[in-house]
Amino acid sequence: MVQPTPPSSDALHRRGLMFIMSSPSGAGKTTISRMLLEADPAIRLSVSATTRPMRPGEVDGKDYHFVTQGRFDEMVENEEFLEWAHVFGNSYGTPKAQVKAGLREGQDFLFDIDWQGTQQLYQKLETDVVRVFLLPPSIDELRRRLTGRGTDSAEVIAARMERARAEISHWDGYDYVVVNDDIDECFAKVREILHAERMKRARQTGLIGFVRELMRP
Ligand SMILES: Nc1ncnc2c1ncn2[C@@H]1O[C@H](COP(=O)(O)OP(=O)(O)OP(=O)(O)O)[C@@H](O)[C@H]1O
Ligand SMILES: Nc1nc2c(ncn2[C@@H]2O[C@H](COP(=O)(O)O)[C@@H](O)[C@H]2O)c(=O)[nH]1
Repeated sequence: MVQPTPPSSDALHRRGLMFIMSSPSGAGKTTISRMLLEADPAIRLSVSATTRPMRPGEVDGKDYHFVTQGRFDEMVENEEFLEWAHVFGNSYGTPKAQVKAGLREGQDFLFDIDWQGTQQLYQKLETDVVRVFLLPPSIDELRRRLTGRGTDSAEVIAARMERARAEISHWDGYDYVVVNDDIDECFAKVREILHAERMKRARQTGLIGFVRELMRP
């Protein structure tokens, strides 16, 4: 009797997922995202377009696609975004092209986006979406992190701190909430979430044939 062969790689047998990380500004989602991208070559960053000025150390096309407001508006007009929002006085959006085709091919994507974008993606692609919200251990520590990052002016930091409580109020729109106190612990938890979500039965559509074979009398 021919034995059914177990699928060798889950990436070949499921649709990609959209792993979203949000938090108040400065809580650490960019840091955790970078760690995840380095540790896990199977997930790719969805590179957003933004009208905000580039920070020192950022690379156009890698961290963001830095565009003018005119170009951004044109992209909105041409329906080139999966979602977009105004955040802290700038425009940010997720270009459709890279993500849609990738998901079909089983590519997982990481999104560093705010709660408005998360809601839009969830409304459009609910079953593909995993929503993770990071909290800072305290408001004082959040301020320390924003200041210590050294990338923003005092005005920008004040504006982001001003919005922090409002951002945190959206925590209940997420599937998972993790406090980013110790960075390594937080990263380990985020990785566990990603691993478990990849294993969900509903995502492993490629297993159906294998299970049918196993159950054949
Ligand atoms: N667990 C942690 N302990 C101490 N410092 C941290 C921790 N996590 C991140 N940081 C530091 O806090 C600062 C802000 O982190 P990061 O830029 O990742 O935040 P963010 O949530 O992506 O902010 P934004 O939304 O503004 O992009 C960085 O200098 C980072 O090195
Ligand atoms: N809705 C979206 N929000 C986004 C996107 N890209 C980033 N962001 C969020 O904006 C703030 C500020 O980011 P920063 O890099 O200027 O500090 C932060 O909350 C990001 O998560 C996007 O494409 N759509």
